[in-house]
Amino acid sequence: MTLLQIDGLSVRFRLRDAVVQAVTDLTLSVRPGELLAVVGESGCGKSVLAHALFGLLPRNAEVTGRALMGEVDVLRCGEKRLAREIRGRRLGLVPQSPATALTPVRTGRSLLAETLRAHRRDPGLADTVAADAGLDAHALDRYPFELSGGMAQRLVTALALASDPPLLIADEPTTGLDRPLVDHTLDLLRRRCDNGGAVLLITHDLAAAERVADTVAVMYASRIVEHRPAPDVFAAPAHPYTAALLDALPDRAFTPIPGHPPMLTALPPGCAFAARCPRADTACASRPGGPVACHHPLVSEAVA
Ligand SMILES: Nc1ncnc2c1ncn2[C@@H]1O[C@H](COP(=O)(O)OP(=O)(O)OP(=O)(O)O)[C@@H](O)[C@H]1O
Ligand code: NI
Repeated sequence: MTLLQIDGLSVRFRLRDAVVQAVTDLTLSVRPGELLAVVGESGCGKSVLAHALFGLLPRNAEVTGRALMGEVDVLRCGEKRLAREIRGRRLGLVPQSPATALTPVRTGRSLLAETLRAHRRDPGLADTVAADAGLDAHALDRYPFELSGGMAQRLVTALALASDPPLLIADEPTTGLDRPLVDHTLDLLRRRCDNGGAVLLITHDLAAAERVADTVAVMYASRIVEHRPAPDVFAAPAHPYTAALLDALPDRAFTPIPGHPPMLTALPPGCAFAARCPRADTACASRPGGPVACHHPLVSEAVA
């Protein structure tokens, strides 16, 4: 059984003189109990994926593919059905930018109580839900502009938890938090999965993914290049890009990846990482498929 089955999802933004290919042919599923981490450098398409699933893309976006939650294709079901059946009820979102997600004239308590009520939960649970997200009750009586970045982050996490959705997308939920609060948030997400929920965690923070994820999908230049169980990815990365990302960590080799990702307006036809890859050769001019999208993976059995 899957809670979410995404097949061949692509998102492009049509600009006046170019097309931004933000997500390309992405296939993923999330099972109950699973914590799936989507990792990759800034600009690779992680938030666009979240926004596509939540129906938050701007008008110039073109979406193809399917994303089924049960019988409902959340990419096609329309705003009314998203609002009535999906958002908050079956799918929650911790947005990446709390500042733009919070209504400036409402206190956290009022926002939380309203969300709890809308989902037929006791509005008196506001303090408890906030505490779960690591936010002190006294912060709930402040307006968003009176909150620090980290407090606002915890408030949007609490708001997403308030409706208690079976699947939660958390887009960089630990931004601006100190290490103990990072761990608190990660452990909270892990517990949701251990209790039968599911989480799609979008993060730059590979150590965060290693701490809590069951499975990892590595994105590069709009595509998933490696999708495997988390322990395998961290112990023996198969795609050279994944290996390079891990080598860039301070507690590993601390070696930056040379060069830059390609522009999403001018993606090459073959492997998009080839220009930065030490293993690239002429074969890489064509695009490889499979759970490890590489002609020369570091772990060959992963390709089977
Ligand atoms: N409305 C839009 N119009 C044009 N391009 C867009 C639009 N929204 C996003 N993009 C582009 O899509 C690409 C993917 O953006 P996205 O926000 O998904 O990156 P990300 O992986 O979440 O990065 P970060 O880790 O910095 O949050 C970027 O190149 C971005 O500039
Ligand atoms: Ni993002």
